[in-house]
Amino acid sequence: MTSAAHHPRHSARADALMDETDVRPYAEDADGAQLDRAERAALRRVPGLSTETVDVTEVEYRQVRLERVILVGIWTSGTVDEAERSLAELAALAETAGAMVLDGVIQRRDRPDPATYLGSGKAKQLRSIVQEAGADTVVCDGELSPAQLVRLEQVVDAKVVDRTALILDVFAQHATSREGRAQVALAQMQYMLPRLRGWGQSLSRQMGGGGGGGMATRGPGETKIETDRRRIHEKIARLRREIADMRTGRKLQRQERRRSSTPSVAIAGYTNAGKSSLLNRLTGAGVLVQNELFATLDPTVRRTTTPAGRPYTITDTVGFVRHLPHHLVEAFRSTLEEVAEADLLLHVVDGAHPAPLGQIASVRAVTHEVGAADVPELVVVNKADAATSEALAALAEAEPRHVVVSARTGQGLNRLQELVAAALPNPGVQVDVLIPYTSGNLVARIHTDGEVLAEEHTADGTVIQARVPADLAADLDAYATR
Ligand SMILES: Nc1nc2c(ncn2[C@@H]2O[C@H](COP(=O)(O)OP(=O)(O)OP(=O)(O)O)[C@@H](O)[C@H]2O)c(=O)[nH]1
Ligand SMILES: [Mg+2]
Repeated sequence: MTSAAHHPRHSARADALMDETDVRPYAEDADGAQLDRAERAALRRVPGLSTETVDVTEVEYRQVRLERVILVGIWTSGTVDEAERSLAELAALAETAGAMVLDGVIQRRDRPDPATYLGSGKAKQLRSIVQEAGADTVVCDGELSPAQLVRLEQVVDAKVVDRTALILDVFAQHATSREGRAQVALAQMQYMLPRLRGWGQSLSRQMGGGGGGGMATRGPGETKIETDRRRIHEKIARLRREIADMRTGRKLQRQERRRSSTPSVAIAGYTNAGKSSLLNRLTGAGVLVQNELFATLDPTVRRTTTPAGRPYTITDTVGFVRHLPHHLVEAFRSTLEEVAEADLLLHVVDGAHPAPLGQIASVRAVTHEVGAADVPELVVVNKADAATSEALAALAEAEPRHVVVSARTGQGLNRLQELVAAALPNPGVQVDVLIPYTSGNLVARIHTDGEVLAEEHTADGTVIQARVPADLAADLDAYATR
């Protein structure tokens, strides 16, 4: 398969559409990652490997199951660059989900059309583009109301999905742990609930349901919708219970870490910023690194030490994206609590991205929503090897408290480790003790839970000056030399 197959095919129709001043073609050259993207899509398309979404319910869930897609965006405000970047991100999401992106169009409008998202004339043109390109799905760069989805499907005569459904689909494909799967399923159910009627209608339309005109749009009977709705409610309740149970386990682990006073560092950041790469660099954790969105969904906790040998835990978390669907944030709350309860937040930023400041803002919107606003934050500007010096300077100006690194080349990692060590909370009480060799376990505890300032082995035992947590200080009281 040649990479050309993945490039937008600008048909005569598409060109006609683009000729109008209010419609811009989606600039496929907005970033340089086309080859990667093509490869990814090609890999994804090996037959038999496509990951279906989890069996969500007996109800006919509209699986995204993307194949050949056309992207559609509405450019309401900001620059055309921003609008095109937004569509480029949508393309990356679609390809991560396994789709082949054939074309993309942007319409300039004050706001989406309440009936068909695109204006009605443009929606009709889109129908031709879809037909000529042989596409089977249209992906809209926003969250559409149930009614908009149905109306646009009717006009375009192809499956229409929105950005939210696409993100949910990527999450569903990437979730591996029991908790992650339950979280995604919960978000999918909640997304589906208000859309039951609409989907029922358009499904019945596509299946040629009903007889003539009016009948075709009536959809399944009330009873069926009511039954479906009740089933989904039951499923949502069950998933909530399951997630709450798993959350308890996670909480206990955190309490255990807290009791032993091991400081915790959480890595957060926009998807694909290099969070997992950084964790691997810092700990050798071997977490999956992929030039894909949302490669990581399950938090990975690793123990490591500061250069001086002080232990701390470091957690890799799910990446964020602009307009992360609210249900997902809600469903992943227990995972994101790792961030809220950390002693330090490493906010990883892709320094080579064309608009890193917007990504920083998106990430903060989520970290604040999950209660992490008060966690001390260190901005880690990653991919320094690929970033321009102008971009790095702009970031430095916007984010004075930052460190520049490259997980790829190792640049700046020593400095990062020093900054992390300095930012970890102080273990508290300073002690001066002489511990007999018969109580070696206490010396070991000082090393794991505290920070050793000076240590000397004498004939009578180990003389240690250290900072330790209060409970350990109490246990050491009997050995105090001062
Ligand atoms: N040039 C360059 N690329 C990097 C660097 N760090 C990571 N990458 C690349 O960026 C891509 C994403 O890396 P990941 O570590 O998977 O990113 P992530 O933030 O964990 O992504 P998600 O888990 O999907 O949210 C991969 O293709 C990495 O090889 C770096 O310092 N320089
Ligand atoms: Mg990752």
